[in-house]
Amino acid sequence: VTQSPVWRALNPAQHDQTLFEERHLRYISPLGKGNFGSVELCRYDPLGDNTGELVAVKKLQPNKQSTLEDFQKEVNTLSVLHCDYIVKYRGVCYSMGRLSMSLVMEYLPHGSLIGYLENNRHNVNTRRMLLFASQICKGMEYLQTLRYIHRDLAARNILVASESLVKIADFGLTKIIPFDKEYYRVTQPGESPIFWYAPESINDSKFSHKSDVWSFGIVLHELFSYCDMVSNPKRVRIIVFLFTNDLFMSLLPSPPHCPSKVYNLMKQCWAYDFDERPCFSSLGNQIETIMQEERK
Ligand SMILES: N#CCCn1cc(-c2nc(Nc3ccc(C4CCNCC4)cc3)nc3c2CCN3)cn1
Repeated sequence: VTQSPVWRALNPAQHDQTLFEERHLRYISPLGKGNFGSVELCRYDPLGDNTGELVAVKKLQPNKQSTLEDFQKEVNTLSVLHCDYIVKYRGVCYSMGRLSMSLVMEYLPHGSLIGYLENNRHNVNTRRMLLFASQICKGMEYLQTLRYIHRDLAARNILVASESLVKIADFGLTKIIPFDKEYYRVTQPGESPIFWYAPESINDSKFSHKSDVWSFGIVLHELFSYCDMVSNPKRVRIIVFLFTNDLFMSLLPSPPHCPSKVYNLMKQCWAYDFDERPCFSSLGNQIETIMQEERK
């Protein structure tokens, strides 16, 4: 009887594990802000005895930039991604009362890479950073096989699942590259800070896998500088000023104690001509090689 149509109609949530009933979603605390919405920690507790699981719930905040359609695209994107290095989709929660919907995702206990690096400087060494970098690379390689471009790759959008696992999150700006082109031209440039944008993205609103590679280079720099650069915005603003005024800035200096082979990777990612930038699989291989050497 539990599989009968009547039963399923009466108990949609239990059977369809991707449909979360709002009345069982217990708010706990705020987790952060992403593109198009804020993220909250909730417990999905249908039994009402606090045995339910913790989930991260992204509530859509329709504003001038984002519409329900954008949000639906983000939900559709995340729901088809199955990769160890990409945050897991769990489902959606419709609240009819407010005619809105929320995206339910796995909760990653350690938060974003930025906070994690600031709070765990002492036990994040070069090998750990290289491990995180190779995981982000693998996640981006997976995205590329599905012709997705992330468009907002930054340490703030990398989440820490454990001390040896990070995952890519926030697919609010993700686009699919059309089959007949190698890039995606954005009509209305988003709000994302341009510091992570490649030159062609700033100048022509052109995004591609190679513009994600440029952003990956910035993430490498954030990783190896424990996100220090981000936390002193004055320096970031000066760098952005230099760059946007076409005084092609001397690339970001190497972070202190950063292995020269890693800094060379960053510089490859920051080739002005996107055709000269390495692809994620090449970056992944180079990182693996450096990791081997670090083990000796
Ligand atoms: N990406 C992106 C940008 C939007 N965004 C996504 C999340 C998110 N956070 C977590 N977990 C999480 C977050 C913060 C903390 C602490 C850190 C110390 N201070 C107090 C809070 C702890 C654990 N798990 C998630 C998500 C999405 C899917 N699963 C947060 N912001």
